[in-house]
Amino acid sequence: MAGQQSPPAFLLSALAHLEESSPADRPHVTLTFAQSLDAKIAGKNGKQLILSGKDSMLMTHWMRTMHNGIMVGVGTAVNDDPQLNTRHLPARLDGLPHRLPRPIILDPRLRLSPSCKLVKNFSSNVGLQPWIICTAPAESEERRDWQERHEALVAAGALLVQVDSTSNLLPLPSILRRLKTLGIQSLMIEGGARLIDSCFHASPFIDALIVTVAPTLVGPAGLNYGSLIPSGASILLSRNLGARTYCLLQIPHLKHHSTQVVGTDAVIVFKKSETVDV
Ligand SMILES: NC(=O)c1ccc[n+]([C@@H]2O[C@H](COP(=O)([O-])OP(=O)(O)OC[C@H]3O[C@@H](n4cnc5c(N)ncnc54)[C@H](O)[C@@H]3O)[C@@H](O)[C@H]2O)c1
Ligand SMILES: Nc1nc(=O)c(N)c(NC[C@H](O)[C@H](O)[C@H](O)COP(=O)(O)O)[nH]1
Repeated sequence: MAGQQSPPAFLLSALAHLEESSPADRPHVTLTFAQSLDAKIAGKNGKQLILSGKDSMLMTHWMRTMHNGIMVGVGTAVNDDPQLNTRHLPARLDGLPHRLPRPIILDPRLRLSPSCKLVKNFSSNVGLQPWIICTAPAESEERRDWQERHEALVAAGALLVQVDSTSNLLPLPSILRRLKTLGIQSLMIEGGARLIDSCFHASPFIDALIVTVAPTLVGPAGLNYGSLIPSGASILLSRNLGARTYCLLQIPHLKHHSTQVVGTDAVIVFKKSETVDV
């Protein structure tokens, strides 16, 4: 795949719908992440792990250039200090830069540092302006500190987009609507764990789910997603006369599209089923 000038064919096929108009009230949404065989996306205490092999990491950067927005939660933004750019792609033969996706961070309480790489890249002209989605705290004490952080981030160059929310988990449906009005036609959501959970719970918005599975094991201390699934096992146990029945979060509208070997990894694509109206 190295040196090639366009995204791999399987990715173009998996994301062919990006060429069509996005839904009226939201961008096209691709949820994507890399995991170990034991479904961990990071190490102990969220330590960043490079799980993807070099070919699938390159594939992820092709995916980035195919979208015009890329979203992460503030947990990832603070922990990994990511750049969310396309730096692994080979230079284009025509000398033009690859399209960069707009970095979008869900950061209700403004934990992001004004000196993070996303802000620095923008101020040194090598990245797009990061958009930070936030919400003002109700308490006046908290609000003063929040206002100071707000001003520092704006002064450093970020664009702050305020939404109404009383929760630390910002409402994805209205954020997607807002992003659409701001011109985002296609959004790649990269994680981390809490944001992946929220996406699965708002799963009708997921048009494509692309999971890279790397042949590694992280072990039980690693970070996994799935924490929002209700553990109703004990209730079901008593009702089922001892049969061990577990609650599953069904995601019926996602159907397997393709699985591709990319270098050392398997990349599994699920797509929204045409038959389910969402
Ligand atoms: N392997 C991968 O592909 C991959 C991808 C991204 C991140 N990661 C890893 O994930 C870890 C970070 O994950 P995390 O769970 O701590 O943080 P996260 O990136 O999921 O951010 C969660 C935070 O975002 C904010 N937020 C606002 N609205 C939200 C919403 N609707 N849903 C969810 N969060 C919302 C909240 O403050 C929340 O605490 C890091 O260790 C990072 O290395 C791995
Ligand atoms: N595809 C993929 N494979 C991995 O092994 C891994 N750890 C991530 N993790 C995604 C997470 O969002 C990281 O924070 C960014 O990948 C860092 O972003 P940059 O590389 O700095 O642009 N993504």
